[in-house]
Amino acid sequence: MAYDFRQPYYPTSPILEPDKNPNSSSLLGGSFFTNLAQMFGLTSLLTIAGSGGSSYLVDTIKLFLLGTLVETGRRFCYWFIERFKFRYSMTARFSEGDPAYEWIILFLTEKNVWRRSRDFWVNSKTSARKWGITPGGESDVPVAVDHDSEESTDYVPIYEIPQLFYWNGYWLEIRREQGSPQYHSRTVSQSAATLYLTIYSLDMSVMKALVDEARLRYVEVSKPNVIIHSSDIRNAGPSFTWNKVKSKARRPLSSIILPQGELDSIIEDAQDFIDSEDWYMEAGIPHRRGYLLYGPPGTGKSSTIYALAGELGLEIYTISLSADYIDDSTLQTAASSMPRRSILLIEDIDCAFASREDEEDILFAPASPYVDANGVVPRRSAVTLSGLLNIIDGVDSEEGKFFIATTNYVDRLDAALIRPGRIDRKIEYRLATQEQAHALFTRFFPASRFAHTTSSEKRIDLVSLADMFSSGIPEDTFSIAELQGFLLSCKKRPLDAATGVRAWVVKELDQRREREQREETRKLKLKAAKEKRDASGGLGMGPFGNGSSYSPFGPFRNSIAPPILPIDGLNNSILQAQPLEEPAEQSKDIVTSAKVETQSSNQNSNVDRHREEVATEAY
Ligand SMILES: Nc1ncnc2c1ncn2[C@@H]1O[C@H](COP(=O)(O)OP(=O)(O)OP(=O)(O)O)[C@@H](O)[C@H]1O
Repeated sequence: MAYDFRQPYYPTSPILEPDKNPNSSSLLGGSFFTNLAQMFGLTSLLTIAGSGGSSYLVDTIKLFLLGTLVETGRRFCYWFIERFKFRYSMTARFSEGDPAYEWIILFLTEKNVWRRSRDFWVNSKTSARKWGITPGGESDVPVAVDHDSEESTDYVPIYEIPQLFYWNGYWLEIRREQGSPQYHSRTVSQSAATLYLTIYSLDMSVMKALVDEARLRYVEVSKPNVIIHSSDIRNAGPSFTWNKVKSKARRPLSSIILPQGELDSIIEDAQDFIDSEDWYMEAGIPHRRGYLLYGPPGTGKSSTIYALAGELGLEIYTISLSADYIDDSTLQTAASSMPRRSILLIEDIDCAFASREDEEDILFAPASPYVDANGVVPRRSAVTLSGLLNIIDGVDSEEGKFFIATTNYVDRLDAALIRPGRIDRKIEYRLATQEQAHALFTRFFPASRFAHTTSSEKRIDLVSLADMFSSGIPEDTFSIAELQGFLLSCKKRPLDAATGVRAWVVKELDQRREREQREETRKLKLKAAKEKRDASGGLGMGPFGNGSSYSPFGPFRNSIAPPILPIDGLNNSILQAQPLEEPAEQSKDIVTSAKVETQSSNQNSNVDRHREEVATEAY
């Protein structure tokens, strides 16, 4: 049937069907709306609309009244609840990154607050601390799933959904707000999330009791672990927070192998510092202590710090100065947002400041993108020395903290950085002695596990094997980490470890010598390139002597001074653009002379001599 568009359309719905009689009992008619209209003083309007025969207008007014009524009711309820909350409740806020936030999350998790949650993040289990639930376990009972569980997956509820729960006779409501993104010049970060805990009571002691209970529980749960706080780029910027929390199994002190008495003395010193807060106050000396652990890689610096933290129940706050989002102000915010009785750990502190060698490496490596338009090597870190000194001095921070730094290159550190008062104790770590090698072997092959069985079913004397092992290790040549690597390759075969160690030493020394030779050659090449550049008068005008920044073709195309020699690692595009016959020849000469020089170098003579001794003994 064709529809006549000239006729008005009347829908058949009872709600929208025109109702000519405002007093009728249809849904939009009747005395209810009349009364409502009277209430809002709209009776005359309704009458005019009705008498004018415009039923649409009448219905519109009725809908308006209904909507107004519903919205007013909603607002009133909201207002009433807010007033009620305001008068009869109190709200505590916990900001992510603050230790109290961790306490409360653990507390809520253990109280099964999120047991009805049906929204989860599912992650594979890592050492990062997450408070999740175990699905299918005792009726979805939430547990701290960061350790002790054989599960390999974390089910972490979405905390954003508000929850109501009952605790010690009080109703509580929990709500969490995710941080908002913040845009900085180079990065986008996220401000810290906030947790709102509302208690329907006006008694402040209830809130205090809850927070205390949460803190004590957290301390108890954390005991077998060392808690390590760090930050990732999300939270860089002005609202820096320690948003990443990891827990590591506490390392027993006995597992750290240092020369006799060294570890005990560090622990005693730290314990004494903690115990003598009053003394520091009375003497007017800032209550903080700085340690610098320095020495070759793999000698136990970090292990000592984790063992110390575990022993004294301190949490570690670690920061990397070479992270590009860390500058003086973030460092200061970070340091001042650490709680008392904690450790601020800066590993590889030398990395913040480029060494002279590094600068040369960067400057003369032809394809280096690390040089700015003026030929200057940019700083490695946005942290300045004075910024770092301020942090160590604790200008803006609370006291009662440890500052611990590690480095492999103590010579690169500025004297101001390690002066007494900033660094109270410098602890040197050396390559392994035979005594340490002996202790390591004994730790690897404890008598309780290995004394009675061997593959050949003979009783083995572990002490003799440890003697044999340690006597095969040259003093001050290998780190404990290297020895550990070797022992791991025969972790169930003490006999093989003791008899095979000499051959391993020979092989390792050979490989080391080769590496050293390669490094020596590289340095000689760089040196030659530098001399060549200096001779060409390019000094101070950038790496290519023309004052331009690096570009694959630019320096060659426009150069006033001759370009530097092509050397290993030179960008292929440069070589193709400008094949340079003569310098390439010179470069070969440099390599040859470097080899000759390296072979006769005094540096390697000790290693050579030892290698020969060991080889003779071994075979
Ligand atoms: N003195 C030591 N006692 C026990 N284990 C050690 C010791 N030194 C090194 N190790 C072992 O070697 C590995 C690396 O050690 P660690 O990270 O503590 O060395 P590091 O000196 O901090 O090295 P880096 O300077 O490279 O950070 C660890 O697995 C640790 O168990």
